[in-house]
Amino acid sequence: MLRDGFGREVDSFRIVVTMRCNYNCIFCHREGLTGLDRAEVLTPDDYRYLAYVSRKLGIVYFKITGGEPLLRRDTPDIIKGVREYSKEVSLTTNGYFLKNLAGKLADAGLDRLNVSVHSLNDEVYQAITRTRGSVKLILEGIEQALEHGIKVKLNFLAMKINLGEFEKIIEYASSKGVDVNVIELIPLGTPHHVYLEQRTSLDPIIEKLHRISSNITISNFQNRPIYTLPSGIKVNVIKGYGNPDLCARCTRLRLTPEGWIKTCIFLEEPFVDISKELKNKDEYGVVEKIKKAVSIRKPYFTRGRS
Ligand SMILES: Nc1nc2c(ncn2[C@@H]2O[C@H](COP(=O)(O)OP(=O)(O)OP(=O)(O)O)[C@@H](O)[C@H]2O)c(=O)[nH]1
Ligand code: SF4
Ligand code: SF4
Repeated sequence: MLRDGFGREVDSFRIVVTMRCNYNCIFCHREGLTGLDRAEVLTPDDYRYLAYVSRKLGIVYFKITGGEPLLRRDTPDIIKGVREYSKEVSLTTNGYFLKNLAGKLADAGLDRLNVSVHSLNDEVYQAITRTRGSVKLILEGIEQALEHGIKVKLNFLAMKINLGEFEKIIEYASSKGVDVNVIELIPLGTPHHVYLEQRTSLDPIIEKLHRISSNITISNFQNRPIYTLPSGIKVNVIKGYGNPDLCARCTRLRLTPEGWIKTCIFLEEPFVDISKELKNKDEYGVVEKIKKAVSIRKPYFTRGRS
């Protein structure tokens, strides 16, 4: 198992396969963005090779994301190749294309999905996503995914505009038996005025969760508090900004669509370019680049800097 200079194990890759998206959410942080080149350089075969080499280093969990990863037609092929060598492949999506693609994703071996459902009210949903989309389509996609045996988790980013909907989200999730991530708005990528207007403390939600949950645990990944509700669903609380606890157990590397390893969501640099080694199937080179990225990782927030 690889460990960085701060004793943090590295066992997962978060892969941004595209920067493209059909939505334009008010808070989007376009996390694969390098400011250099946004081409989708890596192919399913490159990702498969990455998983093949990564497994030898103990990196066995993969998250596929974007942009909107289902805009790439070859995303099921990416999943299939990566799944051959990993313990788990999950995908984070806005859910727009899920209804038609759930079967293909299941056939490719996808273990679980995070689907953004920031509101169950179309007006609010449209204001957040800046689309004319209806959340009904997303819920139908979730049904399809569940029918195909894919585990689903809802991503609910709490803001002033949707805070009042938390209970409805929990009710919906409980009725479907799906877990929920409650996510705090972070300033990354969010325009300053939106951050000021929409940022809200998660405290009222956390207080409520404390009151109603039957069990509270802390996840190994990023020390996230997990509340088990009487309905059996789990609610994860993700405070992604100024939170040293999260960074203390951050076990993932990130990969941009052009094949640059990123060491932290908040750092635009340093990057480690692994694209050539992947394309050349240069195992020694891939191992060295991954080790280099691990060696320069640092927790972004620490006790003195939170
Ligand atoms: N600070 C920080 N925030 C993160 C990180 N990864 C994810 N987040 C936040 O968590 C939210 C949910 O991320 P997802 O990719 O859907 O899920 P995940 O983090 O892989 O966790 P799972 O629910 O276990 O799949 C994101 O929108 C970010 O706000 C990270 O490495 N650092
Ligand atoms: S769906 Fe995700 S990637 Fe697309 S605009 Fe919204 S936050 Fe950004
Ligand atoms: S802020 Fe950086 S170091 Fe901290 S949890 Fe997120 S990615 Fe990891």
